[in-house]
Amino acid sequence: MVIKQWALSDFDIGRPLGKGKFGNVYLAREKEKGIVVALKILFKSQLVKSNVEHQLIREIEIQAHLSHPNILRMYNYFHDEKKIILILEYALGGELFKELQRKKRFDEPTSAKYIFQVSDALNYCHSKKVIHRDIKPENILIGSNGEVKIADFGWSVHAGKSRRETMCGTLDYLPPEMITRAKYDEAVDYWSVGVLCYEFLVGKPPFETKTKEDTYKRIRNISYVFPSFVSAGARDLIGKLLVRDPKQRINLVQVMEHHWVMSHVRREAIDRASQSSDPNE
Ligand SMILES: CS(=O)(=O)NCc1cccc(-c2cn3c(Cl)cnc3c(Nc3ccc(N4CCOCC4)cc3)n2)c1
Repeated sequence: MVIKQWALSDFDIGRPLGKGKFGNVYLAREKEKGIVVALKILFKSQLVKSNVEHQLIREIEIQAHLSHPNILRMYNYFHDEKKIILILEYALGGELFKELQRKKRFDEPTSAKYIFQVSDALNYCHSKKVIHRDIKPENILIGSNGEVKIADFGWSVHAGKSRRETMCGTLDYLPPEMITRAKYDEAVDYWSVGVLCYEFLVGKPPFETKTKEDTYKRIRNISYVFPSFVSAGARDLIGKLLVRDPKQRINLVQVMEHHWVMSHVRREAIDRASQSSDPNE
């Protein structure tokens, strides 16, 4: 069978949806079938200048193989001499962080629904040995039924690849401080779900301060406080994720089954999630 070679001429290009550092995202319609998509057009010159082409290749490899209702689909990609174009699912609702800015903060049912969906999507990624590593409102879009769509896998990696292993060359010459640095594992995404839940409920992340140094200090000391309006259930969930020892953090299935999340998430969403996880589990 002939693999279709895509070109920009296959699309009617619409308004720009957003401007990014490496290029822009446009609303577009595929001419033959009239399917509405988002085209992320990246300039090779920009990618090379910022030395991120390997990251883009990893993003393409990873996102092209993921298929989940809460992960933005990448249908295909193509390139010409100057540009790389990603053919992406169009997220009708726009950016989640704009929604958060507009509403200041989300109520508990909305926050719990979003946390359930993000956890379900990340759990699916982890079942494929993919760690996202960059979960934040800026990387989440909203779909046509108000569901969240994790986008932008630019920073994700395949599990088991700690920085050490992704370093080229042998381990023998690494000094002790390089050996002790923690391996990346799925638990980095558990922590991010805790930060995301706090930011949904409060309107700003738990360790936010004026300077980078202070933020690092507060993360290291896990020093954060809850405003009085955050319920006991939400505090319990966040407290079980913002834990220093990665092994002590609850995992994503435990997040989805947490009483605070379950109390707000409707039955059919739970049934769908249990179907979407790996049947061999
Ligand atoms: C670095 S970057 O270029 O990748 N990110 C910058 C950026 C900035 C802003 C948006 C979007 C964006 C991306 N999308 C993708 Cl990918 C699929 N659908 C959308 C998508 N969809 C979308 C849908 C609706 C709206 N509206 C809704 C009505 O109010 C105005 C905004 C905006 C974006 N938006 C992207």
